[in-house]
Amino acid sequence: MSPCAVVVGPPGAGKTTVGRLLAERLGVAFRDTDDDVVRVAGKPIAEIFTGDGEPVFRAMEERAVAAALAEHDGVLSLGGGSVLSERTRALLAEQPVVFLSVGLAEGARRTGLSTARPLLAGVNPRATFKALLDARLPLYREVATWELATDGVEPDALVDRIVERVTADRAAGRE
Ligand SMILES: Nc1ncnc2c1ncn2[C@@H]1O[C@H](COP(=O)(O)OP(=O)(O)O)[C@@H](O)[C@H]1O
Ligand SMILES: O=C(O)C1=C[C@@H](OP(=O)(O)O)[C@@H](O)[C@H](O)C1
Ligand SMILES: [Mg+2]
Repeated sequence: MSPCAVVVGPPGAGKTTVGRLLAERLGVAFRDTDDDVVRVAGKPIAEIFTGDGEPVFRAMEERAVAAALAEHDGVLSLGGGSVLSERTRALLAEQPVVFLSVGLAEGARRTGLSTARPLLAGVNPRATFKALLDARLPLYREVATWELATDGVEPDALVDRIVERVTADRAAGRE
């Protein structure tokens, strides 16, 4: 058993939103590893970061991703920092991975609407977001099967594009 699509990308790219819609469109189950971590930890992500520290969160996230990749056969959206783990990137090499990208201005705007992301809660969220994009872009690209820019594109239209690409690649025998 393995997911029909795994969604990666920075915070605010729309992994949770688009992944859920994609699952609905395909008629399959949706799972998000952030929800899995929260369930296992019994507390919100912000509390894991402040109470236990980021390394503890990353270790829990790595386990949650490995379990979900092995157990879930619908659409799986990952937390934005999952690709920081080399073990996770190695597991993703075997998977159909959709990388949703977002530009600095749009990503900062989307994540600025929520206080749920502790990494971006500092004094200069825009600078933090830029550093995060610079550091992670090669990692998202390393694991991506398809890359889609999300700036100015509605979630429903992104789902259309993902379904088109997956279908075209299947027809061409690449997936
Ligand atoms: N394509 C899009 N266009 C505009 N807003 C979006 C888009 N995708 C997501 N959003 C909004 O951005 C915010 C973050 O989306 P979310 O799905 O939680 O992203 P992620 O899981 O990648 O961090 C939400 O408020 C969501 O409604
Ligand atoms: O990029 C990151 O390091 C994080 C992204 C968040 O998920 P989303 O990408 O779904 O916002 C969540 O896992 C945590 O706050 C850390
Ligand atoms: Mg999310």
